[in-house]
Amino acid sequence: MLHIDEKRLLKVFQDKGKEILDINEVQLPKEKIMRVSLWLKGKNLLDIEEKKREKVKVVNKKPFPERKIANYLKEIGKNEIEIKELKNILDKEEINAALGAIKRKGIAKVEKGKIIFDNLDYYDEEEEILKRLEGKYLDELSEEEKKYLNILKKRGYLDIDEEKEIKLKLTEKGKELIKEPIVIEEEINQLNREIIISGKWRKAKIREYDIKAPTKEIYPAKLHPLTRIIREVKEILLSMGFKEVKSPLVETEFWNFDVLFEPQDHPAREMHDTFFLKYPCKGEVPKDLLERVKEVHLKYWRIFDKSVSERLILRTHTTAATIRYLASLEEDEKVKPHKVFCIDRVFRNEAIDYKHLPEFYQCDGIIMADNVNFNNLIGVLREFLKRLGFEKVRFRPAYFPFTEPSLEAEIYLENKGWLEILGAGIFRPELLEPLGIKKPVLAWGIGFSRLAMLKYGLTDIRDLHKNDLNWLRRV
Ligand SMILES: N[C@@H](Cc1ccccc1)C(=O)O
Repeated sequence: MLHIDEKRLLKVFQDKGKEILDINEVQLPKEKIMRVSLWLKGKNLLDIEEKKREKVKVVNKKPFPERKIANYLKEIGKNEIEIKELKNILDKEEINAALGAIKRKGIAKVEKGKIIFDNLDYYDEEEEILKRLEGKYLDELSEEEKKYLNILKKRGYLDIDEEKEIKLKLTEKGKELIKEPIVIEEEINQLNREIIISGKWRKAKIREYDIKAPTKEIYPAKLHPLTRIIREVKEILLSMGFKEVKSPLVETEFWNFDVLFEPQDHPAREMHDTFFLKYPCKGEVPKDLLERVKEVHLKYWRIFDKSVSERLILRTHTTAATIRYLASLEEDEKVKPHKVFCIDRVFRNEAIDYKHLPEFYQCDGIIMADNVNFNNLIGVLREFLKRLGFEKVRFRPAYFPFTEPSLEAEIYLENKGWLEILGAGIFRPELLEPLGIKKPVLAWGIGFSRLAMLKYGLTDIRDLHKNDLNWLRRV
């Protein structure tokens, strides 16, 4: 069944006896032609071919300044003029253009401050070509015309317009269809009271619905892909019984490193890995805990300086949030089990490239409970990754200053192989001791950007933040 507008369009082909039409040949509003063409394309009766073409447009219709000089001389009956007199007949900027063109084309001699013409009715190819170029398409120009095109563009006589050429082409099926005469009878789109009461509906042709008719795509508002992943991970962890915690973006080295048993001379603490605050550069550190942490550091690392602990930095990992949570527990809470996570931004002083940004998202989680062990950690991570959509997972031993034993989880991706996705382990007793925590604590941290890249098939992490509308509409 064809819609009346589809018939109208097909009839244009029939009446003109053509198989290909430029949309300018169809006497209907462009919007409508495009809509109807899409319908016909959906029915495999028509193909739409779009081509961008560049077209020459003459933007200055005045004669060239060199011609103005010649015309002027003809009028006053002379064949030469002093250059300094030119300002009487030309605009300032025209003078240089005229002199340049006269020399370039050899129209007249320029000598001793004078312009001398042999022939005031000189022939100028440039002028002839300018007349010819108007409205021509760039891809139809001859080599010579192209050469003049650039000159004339520079002289400000021409511009290039982009034009969209849309051709409608009947398919084989379409050609077959227009062999039969197309009869256009008025259809009723909508029944109304008058049509029903008068009984017109008995004879009228009522338009059928075509629920498969292609329509313009619409792009409803939606959340940014990164926000969606963050929410998805939150949902998963909440459903696994974890509670969300937060901690400051601006953090002391104490919470970011010391409490996590990272020695104060650890290379990760240096400027090239960590962002330091200039003002204020120092933060507050809890006295009692500092003393206990210091004791452990001196015992194992033989180095500890309070002024290092107090330095303010931008948090480099969200492990600072989970450790802060553990430290905040009151005595009566320490005997209970705890499962918390933190998803938030972290910062590292990295050069920006396809897989590094100085600011990115991490998610850390901990489980504190009696008798939990390395196997439980692997089990929980396996479940977490499975809920994220990664079925094939393997674990390898790893090293982190704050966990022992430690592991790295890798996921398997078709065509990519094994990819490292998270780090985990059991918090060291040296770290738990100053916090007064006696139960084992399983901990893990996962980078989000990596996850988002995998999920959305990106090869460059920067694409996640480019806000390219075409991409955002599709994902
Ligand atoms: N914080 C570590 C990840 C990690 C968290 C918790 C335990 C072990 C490792 C990182 O940023 O790489």
